[in-house]
Amino acid sequence: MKISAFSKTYHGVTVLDVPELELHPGKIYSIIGSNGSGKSTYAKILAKVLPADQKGPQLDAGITVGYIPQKNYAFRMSTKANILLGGSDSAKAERLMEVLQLDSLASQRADRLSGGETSRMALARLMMKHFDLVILDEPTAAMDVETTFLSENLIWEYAKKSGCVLLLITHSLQQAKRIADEILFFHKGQLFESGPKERLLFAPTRPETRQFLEFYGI
Ligand SMILES: Nc1ncnc2c1ncn2[C@@H]1O[C@H](COP(=O)(O)OP(=O)(O)OP(=O)(O)O)[C@@H](O)[C@H]1O
Repeated sequence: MKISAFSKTYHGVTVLDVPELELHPGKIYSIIGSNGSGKSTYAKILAKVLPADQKGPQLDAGITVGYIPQKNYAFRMSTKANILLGGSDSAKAERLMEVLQLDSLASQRADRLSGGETSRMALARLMMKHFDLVILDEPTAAMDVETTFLSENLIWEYAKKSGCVLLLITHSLQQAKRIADEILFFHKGQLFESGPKERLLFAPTRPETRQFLEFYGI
């Protein structure tokens, strides 16, 4: 899958300028980088909730895109009803709720869920359907350790079974190490370095990547 190059400028300051990417179905790409490096801007533009400087970005024709923003949302209805907004298969919704330990919360109002529960609900809602490109912006940031692991397993399984391209923005290098295939390092709005996770995490070529990894303690 090809994603064309694009940029984003605010008041004359370019906060993002990323080249064309060629991404492979069934692979998980972790986007890592410091605060303000452009990760969420990249995700929002791909998900079409923010316009780029130029027309586009261009994706292959017919590509479907699923997106969970950093600040996810719950509608004022039950948890199960929220999940069923993603697709009508009730048995599938129940299976996802069970896996994500949401079954006891099925009839609770979703706008009253905790932060981590809301994140799990948003993940289940997205996974009701197949998308060719899935973008998850820090999906486990609000979760505890146990539900983070459950969610990571599910994310991995979704990507591998559905054959989607999955972009996972994360501040956890350990998470990238556990489930990513490839890592994209963003720095000051640019894609500084990318590659298979072992190479990028343990043999980075650019000093900025090395510095970032040392700071985050890989
Ligand atoms: N509406 C806006 N106006 C001006 N600058 C903005 C606007 N939205 C974002 N920016 C700037 O764009 C840059 C990239 O922001 P972005 O949210 O993409 O970073 P990020 O890598 O996702 O950071 P974080 O790790 O904190 O989530 C930041 O410097 C931010 O201040």
